[in-house]
Amino acid sequence: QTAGSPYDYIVVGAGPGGLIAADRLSEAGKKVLLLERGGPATWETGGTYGPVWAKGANLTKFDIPGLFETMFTDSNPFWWCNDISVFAGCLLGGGTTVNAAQYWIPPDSDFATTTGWPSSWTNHHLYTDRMKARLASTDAPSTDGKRYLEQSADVTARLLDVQGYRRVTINDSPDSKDHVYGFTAFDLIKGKRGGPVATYFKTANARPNFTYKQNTYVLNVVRNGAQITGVKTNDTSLGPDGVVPLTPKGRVILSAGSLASPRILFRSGVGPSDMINIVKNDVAAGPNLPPQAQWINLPVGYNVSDNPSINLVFTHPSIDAYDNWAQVWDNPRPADAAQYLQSQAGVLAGSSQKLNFWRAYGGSDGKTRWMQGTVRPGAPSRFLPTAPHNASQIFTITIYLGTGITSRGRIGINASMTALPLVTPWFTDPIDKVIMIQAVNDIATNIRNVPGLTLVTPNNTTTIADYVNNYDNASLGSNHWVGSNAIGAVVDENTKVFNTNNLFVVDASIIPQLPVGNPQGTIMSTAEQAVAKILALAGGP
Ligand SMILES: Cc1cc2nc3c(=O)[nH]c(=O)nc-3n(C[C@H](O)[C@H](O)[C@H](O)COP(=O)(O)OP(=O)(O)OC[C@H]3O[C@@H](n4cnc5c(N)ncnc54)[C@H](O)[C@@H]3O)c2cc1C
Repeated sequence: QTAGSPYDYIVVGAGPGGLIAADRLSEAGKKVLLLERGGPATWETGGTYGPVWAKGANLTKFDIPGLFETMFTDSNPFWWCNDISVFAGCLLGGGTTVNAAQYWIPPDSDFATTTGWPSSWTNHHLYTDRMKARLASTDAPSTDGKRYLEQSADVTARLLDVQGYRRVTINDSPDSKDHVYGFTAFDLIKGKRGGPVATYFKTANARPNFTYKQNTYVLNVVRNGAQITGVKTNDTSLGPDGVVPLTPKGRVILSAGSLASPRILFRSGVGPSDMINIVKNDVAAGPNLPPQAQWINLPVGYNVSDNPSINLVFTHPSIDAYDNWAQVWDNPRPADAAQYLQSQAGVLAGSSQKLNFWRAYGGSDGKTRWMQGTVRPGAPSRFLPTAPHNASQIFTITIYLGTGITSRGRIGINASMTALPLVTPWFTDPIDKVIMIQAVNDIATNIRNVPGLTLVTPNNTTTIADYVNNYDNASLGSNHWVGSNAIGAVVDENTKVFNTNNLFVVDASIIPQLPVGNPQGTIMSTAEQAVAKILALAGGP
């Protein structure tokens, strides 16, 4: 590939949205360039960063699911984006390389007009089926088919049984999301991280018409009014001034995620003028802006949501808190490490989550909101009780609110070009908070029906309402940002940015409202559908 040679499609960002777009476009024979600012992660992709105990086993931190909790405790966390104020993965795979791998097949409500989708998107099954065919889910990730460390799932199931919940295999009935619980499902493969890197990236990378460039930062798209002519990168080996051109009918797809895709748009003169003016005042970025007469005013960054979430910490005599996952990097339990190294089986073949449950709540505004619960042994250290407690018997239930919430925030940039929430999106509507308090109360209400179960955070002198009302805002988020380039507001139903000829967005940012569960399954189905619409849209290469 010679410097400055043009591409049919330039895809920016190798998260789930970008990987699926790049794979399907290259499958269709297009000449595709995928640009990723970060480096490799799993062993198969050239990553090497792993724990000492796994040395020589061709396994990295990103391969071993049981190391998920160490993403937050490592002294050298090079995988987080250093210019985004919230957690975001900046390496091959994006969030799917550092996340807990919880994977939900989307229900119809995730693509309903009631959740903000155009009617042309509601028949998602074809695309969801394509995703499932490439990436199956499993709720028993250990290669021996057994489940490990399931005590917290058992105790919580007993609590939910007395509240009228029923047990299901969650991904066998995606539309059942009221009073159901089941084992956590993952996109892990053979006891290792799977996701879109192990599947879509692998097939794309084998094609001669596909080029992957990592450690390449995209600054902005280059455009002449509505026509995009290329992308500007920090790598001058890719073309003059680091600009990679498009073929005459070529297209750019932004897949940099809910915080970074808006930033690329601002830097390209697309968005609200307050954000573009910040770019204009930046010594490095300002000169790359198109003239003000060509700025495109769109509500980029508005309408953002993320699940508000509340942690409840319990103890029960049956629980193995697994040392709160604090030993798995340096000093794992020897039998568990040996079992994992031998056959990718055992505790370390799964991430920390063990059980999930859902319930629907009606609000005083006539709207329905869905609550999700997620259960795991151990607890985030900042939620450990100060009062004496049995630390080896601790587990956490996280209560999230998802589909149906009405709170919204705003994403933008500051003067140092860091992407950040300008308005945090949790509980801006008080009705969401009322429902959260009700949901948490419901979980806590009959803990006495489960002998030995004790709620330790909040403690017994704090009411649930006070606990939720006084919850630290910085802890309320869930890293599930959607909506900053919402379909219908920033992009049209083909995911093309309004008032442009050939600029598209395919990532979490176009999803108009929170899905019912952790979002990566919905994001991947969205990407499958988006790329099919882009390929079908006239005028392209
Ligand atoms: C800690 C954590 C845990 C999570 N757990 C789960 C879970 O268990 N289940 C679930 O469903 N979801 C989970 N999520 C959310 C999920 O991972 C994200 O919603 C998803 O990855 C978003 O996909 P995306 O394609 O929109 O963007 P991203 O995954 O963010 O990918 C964007 C990519 O673009 C690259 N990029 C950004 N800017 C540029 C630029 N200027 N130039 C070049 N490249 C660029 C980034 O490096 C990145 O690779 C979690 C997220 C986090 C952070």
